[in-house]
Amino acid sequence: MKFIPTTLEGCYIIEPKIIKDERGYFMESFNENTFQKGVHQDVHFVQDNQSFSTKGVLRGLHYQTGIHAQAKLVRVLQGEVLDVAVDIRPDSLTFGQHISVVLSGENQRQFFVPRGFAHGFLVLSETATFFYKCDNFYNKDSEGGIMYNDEQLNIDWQFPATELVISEKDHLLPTLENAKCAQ
Ligand SMILES: Cc1cn([C@H]2C[C@H](O)[C@@H](COP(=O)(O)OP(=O)(O)O[C@H]3O[C@@H](C)C(=O)[C@@H](O)[C@H]3O)O2)c(=O)[nH]c1=O
Repeated sequence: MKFIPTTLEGCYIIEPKIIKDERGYFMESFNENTFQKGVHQDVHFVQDNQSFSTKGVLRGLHYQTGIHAQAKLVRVLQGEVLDVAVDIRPDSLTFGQHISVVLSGENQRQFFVPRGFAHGFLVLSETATFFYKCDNFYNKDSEGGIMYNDEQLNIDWQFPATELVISEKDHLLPTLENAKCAQ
């Protein structure tokens, strides 16, 4: 398993070791020992989530606040997405900066998004099944978010804005400036 550091401290792109033979392939999709050594953090996952979406669906940008903050290890089981993490750690030198990475069932890449980041993704393929591990439980009352097209973030979603499918809840998200994390 290869852990590739990114420009945002604590965020890693992970490439699992795929062992192929005449039957197909085998890989360790998660191994706590390897993972903790790879990201240099003591992370314990407690919840797995899975969602299915069609082309143009954009979920995000989401985070949970305070003691309910979540680190996420995300990947795509089928299809292709553009996955985005935004640094919202108030004291971070890279506050407001983001990373985009294409994750697909084909490239088998994973993305580790630590606590203190907002996270979202956009489906580039006809459909996509998205899977992620979280190191803290879902807590509805601590949900926070930032509008995907916030000018300050300036994220290139690489998709026509008119074809995006976004939940009612996500349409009401604040700008980074007005988000809870920036206060
Ligand atoms: C996230 C979540 C949602 N739910 C419920 C609430 C709601 O009824 C339904 C759908 O919730 P949402 O619209 O928030 O789902 P979704 O927009 O897919 O939310 C997710 O987006 C991505 C980008 C993330 O990073 C995740 O952490 C999560 O926030 O599922 C849970 O029961 N447990 C959970 O952990």
